Amino acid sequence: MATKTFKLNTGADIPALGLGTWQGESTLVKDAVVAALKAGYRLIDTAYCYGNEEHVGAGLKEAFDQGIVKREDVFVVTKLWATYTSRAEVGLEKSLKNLGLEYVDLFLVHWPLLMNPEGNDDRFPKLPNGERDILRDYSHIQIWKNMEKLVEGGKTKAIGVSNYSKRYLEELLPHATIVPAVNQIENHPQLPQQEIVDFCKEKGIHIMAYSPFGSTGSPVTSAEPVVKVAEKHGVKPTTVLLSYHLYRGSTVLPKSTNPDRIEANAKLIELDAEDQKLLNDYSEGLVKGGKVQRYVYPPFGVDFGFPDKS
Ligand SMILES: NC(=O)C1=CN([C@@H]2O[C@H](COP(=O)(O)OP(=O)(O)OC[C@H]3O[C@@H](n4cnc5c(N)ncnc54)[C@H](OP(=O)(O)O)[C@@H]3O)[C@@H](O)[C@H]2O)C=CC1
Ligand SMILES: O=C[C@H](O)[C@@H](O)[C@@H](O)[C@H](O)C(=O)O
Repeated sequence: MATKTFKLNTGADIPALGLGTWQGESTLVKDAVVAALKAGYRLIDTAYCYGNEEHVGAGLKEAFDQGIVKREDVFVVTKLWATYTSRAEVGLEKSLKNLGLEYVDLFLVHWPLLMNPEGNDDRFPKLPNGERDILRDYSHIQIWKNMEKLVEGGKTKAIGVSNYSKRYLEELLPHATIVPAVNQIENHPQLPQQEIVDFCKEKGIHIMAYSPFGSTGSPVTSAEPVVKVAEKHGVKPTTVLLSYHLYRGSTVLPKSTNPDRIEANAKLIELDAEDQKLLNDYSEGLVKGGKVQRYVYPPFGVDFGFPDKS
């Protein structure tokens, strides 16, 4: 299953499974990249903001040098950080330099906003009152226009977005010359985000599901219906949470720096109609009860248009 792929609107194939690297540090993340590629992963997800692109790049280099994979066989994703959204070309160059690569396969707008490029920090500029230093008049449509200019240069094979709500996409698409190839969003049975998933499917935008376990501490693994489906199949809840995205047609990004978990996370299973119903009913119940759980919502103080957060 680790080798399964989906088609992007660019015509390229994107793997169904990728290694997440947020909060993965130095040699741990380098070794994780090598372990993942050995275990059959063919997609690695990183970001300028994670501060680990150099280590991801070192892991890729080691895998290339050891003959585990060739560059063209790995789908590398990185993201334009918010202090660079008015300077997309600079952001991409910096990421490529960090990664030690000539190109990435996909470059995403990490969050749809601009933080002050001349603020008091490269990644997290703050105002004197401690709030993030955001230039609120800069339009997310302009950010996308800046991204579109990158494609001709060939240093990214595709461009996409992350953390875009349906409302943001509806605002963006009438102005887009290039339809985003991907929207990377938090997605798991406790945050189904069905309105975005359905909208993206209709528009040919592929979903990449982040924080499939609910991020740090993997809280979604203890959700009762997830445990029930896992017991039925004699697998771990993590396997169910990853396999959930196969039938939804999305790419999923589990993060681990533990070699055993990296290997275990590569084994997805097919969930049957009964499993799907149980998980979908659980999600619908949470939505109806206003009890969905969003685990990743940084303190930008911006309304991104998500129904559970506006
Ligand atoms: N675009 C965006 O804004 C965002 C993108 N992402 C991307 O998605 C990736 C995944 O999301 P993330 O938030 O990291 O969290 P995940 O939902 O992937 O959960 C990671 C946690 O689960 C643990 N874990 C991993 N595998 C197992 C296992 N088999 N059994 C038990 N525990 C396990 C990890 O610990 P350990 O490492 O010790 O195994 C870690 O604590 C990120 O790393 C990043 O690449 C994530 C958030 C936001
Ligand atoms: O990709 C992961 C997340 O989006 C992460 O990049 C943000 O949460 C960031 O740490 C922030 O505080 O804004």
